[in-house]
Amino acid sequence: MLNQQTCDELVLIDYVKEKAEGEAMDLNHGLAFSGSHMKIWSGTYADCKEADIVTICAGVAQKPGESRMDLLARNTAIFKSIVEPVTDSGFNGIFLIATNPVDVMTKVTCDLSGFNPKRVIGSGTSLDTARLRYLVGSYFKVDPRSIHGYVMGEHGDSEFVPWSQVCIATKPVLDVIAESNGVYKKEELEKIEVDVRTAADKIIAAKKATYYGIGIALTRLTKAILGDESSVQTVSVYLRGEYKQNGVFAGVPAVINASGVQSVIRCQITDEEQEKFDASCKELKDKIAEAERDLNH
Ligand SMILES: NC(=O)C1=CN([C@@H]2O[C@H](COP(=O)(O)OP(=O)(O)OC[C@H]3O[C@@H](n4cnc5c(N)ncnc54)[C@H](O)[C@@H]3O)[C@@H](O)[C@H]2O)C=CC1
Ligand SMILES: CC(=O)C(=O)O
Repeated sequence: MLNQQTCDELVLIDYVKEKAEGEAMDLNHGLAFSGSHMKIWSGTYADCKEADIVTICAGVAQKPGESRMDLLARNTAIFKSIVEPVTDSGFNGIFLIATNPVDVMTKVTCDLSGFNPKRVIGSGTSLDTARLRYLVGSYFKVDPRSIHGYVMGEHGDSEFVPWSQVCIATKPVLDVIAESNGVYKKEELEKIEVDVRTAADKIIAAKKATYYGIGIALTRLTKAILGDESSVQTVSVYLRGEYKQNGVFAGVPAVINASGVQSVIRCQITDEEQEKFDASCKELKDKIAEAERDLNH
C-alpha cells in the first residue's frame, strides 16, 4: 500500500499493541523513499469510525499440514472480538476480509456486523487468480497481465479453474492448445491447476507464511474501492442466484467500486465447471453452518 500510494491514512490495530506500534514505526521509516504521502499509526477500534475500508487479516494462520478450514473455530472466536467494536465505532465503510478460511470469515463478518453483503468483500480467489495468470503466462511465455481467467469457488482445497474462460488476450487457451500441433498440452493445464491450489502449502512449508502475494492483492482491491474503479476482481461475494447459488460467499469475478460489490459477472461456464462450483459452494455452506453454531454459543 505504501509503495503504491494507495491511501492517505493507514491505521494498524492488533491485540498485541506493541506489534502494531513496531510495524507503524518500521513502515514510517520507509516513507522518505516511497513517493507516498501517508499518515501511518497504530490505533484502536475507535479509529475505524471515519475509515473508508476496514481490512481484517487478524487471526491464526495455517501451520504446515493444516488446511485453511482447520482455522475456522479459532478465527470465528477472534472475529467476535473484532467486528463488534469496529461497528460500534460508527464505521460505515467497506469490510475487506483476508483471514482464513476467508469465504466463511467473510460470511461471519457479514452476520456479526449486520452490514449489507454488498459492503462485505472477501479476498476470495484474487490471489489464486494471480497465481493462475502467472503460471499460465509462464507456460505460454506471455505477460501475466495479458492472461485473462479466474479461479472460482472456495479460496481453498475445493477451488477450481474454469478453463473454458481462460484466454490469452481474447483467444481461449483451449483453442491455442488445439491449434498448437502438440506444442502445448492440456495435461500441463491440469498441473498448473494443482500448482495454484497447493501454492500456499508450498510457501508455508518453505517460509512459514505467505505475505507478499496477499499484500499486493489487498492493495489492488483497496485501490479498486477507493478509486471507485468498477474493476473486475475475483473476490468472495454474497451470491443471490448467480451461478445457481444462494446465501453463500464464494470467489467469482465481480465488479468492485466505492460502494462495494456492484455486480457479479456471469460467465458462460460449462456444465462440468458448474458441478465443480456447486461442490465448492456445498463445502462452504457446510462450514458456514458450523461457524453459525459457534457464533450462537
Ligand atoms: N486470504 C488469503 O489469501 C490469505 C490469508 N491469510 C490469512 O491471514 C491470517 C493471518 O495470517 P498471518 O498474517 O500470516 O498471521 P500472523 O500471525 O503473522 O498475524 C496475525 C496477527 O493477528 C493478530 N491477532 C490475533 N488475534 C487477534 C485478535 N483477537 N485481535 C486483534 N489481532 C489479533 C496477531 O497478534 C498477529 O499480529 C491467517 O488466517 C491466514 O491464513 C494469509 C495469507 C493469504
Ligand atoms: C495463506 C493463503 O491463504 C494463501 O497464501 O493462499
